[in-house]
Amino acid sequence: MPLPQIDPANYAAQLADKVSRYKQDFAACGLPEPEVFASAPLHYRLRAEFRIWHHDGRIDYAMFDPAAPKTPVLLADFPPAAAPIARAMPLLRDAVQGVEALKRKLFQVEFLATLSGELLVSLVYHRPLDEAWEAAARALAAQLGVLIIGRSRKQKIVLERDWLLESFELDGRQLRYQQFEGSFTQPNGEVNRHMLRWARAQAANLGGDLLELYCGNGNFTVALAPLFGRVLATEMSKTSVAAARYNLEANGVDNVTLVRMASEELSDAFAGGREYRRMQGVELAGYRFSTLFVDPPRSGLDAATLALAAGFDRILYISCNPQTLRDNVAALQASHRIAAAAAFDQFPYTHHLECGVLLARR
Ligand SMILES: C[S@@+](CC[C@H](N)C(=O)[O-])C[C@H]1O[C@@H](n2cnc3c(N)ncnc32)[C@H](O)[C@@H]1O
Repeated sequence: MPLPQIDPANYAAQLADKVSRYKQDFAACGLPEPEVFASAPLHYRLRAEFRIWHHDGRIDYAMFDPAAPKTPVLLADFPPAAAPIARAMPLLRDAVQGVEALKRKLFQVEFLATLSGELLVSLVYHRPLDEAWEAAARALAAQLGVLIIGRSRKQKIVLERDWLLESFELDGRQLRYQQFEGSFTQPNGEVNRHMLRWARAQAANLGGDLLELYCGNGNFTVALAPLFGRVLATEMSKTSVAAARYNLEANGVDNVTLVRMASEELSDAFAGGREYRRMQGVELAGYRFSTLFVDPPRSGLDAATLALAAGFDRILYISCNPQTLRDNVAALQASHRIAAAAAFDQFPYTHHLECGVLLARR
């Protein structure tokens, strides 16, 4: 796919096209009219990563068009980037340009920002990092008011911390989330808030207990937990589980049991498969599950997880891949209908669309 053309004049029409394709793709599945949540047309991305191009004694940010992978597209700025990234980009480039210890063999720069205004910059090198680099990087971090991490082969230098603290208002609560560099976080902060609000609206009257798979850093868990009696949440990544524990506590959520498990393993445990040490103390029979919440990777739900899902009265499904969502919904068609649908434009100017559906037992 070529590099996206960022033109706010085309934004509304492009989103309308995506939504119309979504409706066509799901025509056979009885999709109700989806609620559509647009992105801000500019400055929406909380993550951005660029190659650094060294030429004529200077450096520039660069991206590559897959159609011409050897020709760098040099960027003076990057309009999709959220405000903290957009502000820092030229300042960082110019500061690095003037300091040999920072510039030499700098290969890539990765930005991670929050709606709360924090910014973490990872500088990736093709050489080992030394004390001179560290001293220069500390000065740069202080000058720009950002967090900096240096990375090179088998080396990661964290100057202060390798995580950010996100914070935003949601339905009258001020939520806080630890977000680790290198772990999954939703890329479009405002659209994420729409997803959380929509999920809460769907779950508002479901009651009972909630099972959540693929919970990441607890993004949805923290938002949804107050609507349910008890919550059992699972996630595979160790770092995300650590962040989720922090986030449950930071938000005063105390009705969640969190287990580090792959969805396949959890489905096996539910089906009465082998005993899992990580499930010790979790009495599955004691839960009164009304609802399953899933937000899987692009591959969607595996067969065992689909079989687990079929046993739930309500399935709230957030998906970053309409194709696998459609396959999964089709596989549940005999037992579940789509009761509500939404489209969230996490990725403006691309073909990607994030979708939400609430499935209810027929
Ligand atoms: C799309 S992210 C969603 C995370 C979270 N719900 C959020 O909003 O930030 C998918 C998550 O699934 C996790 N994951 C991927 N494969 C998994 C598996 N087989 N079992 C459990 N978790 C998995 C990833 O580590 C990631 O955190």
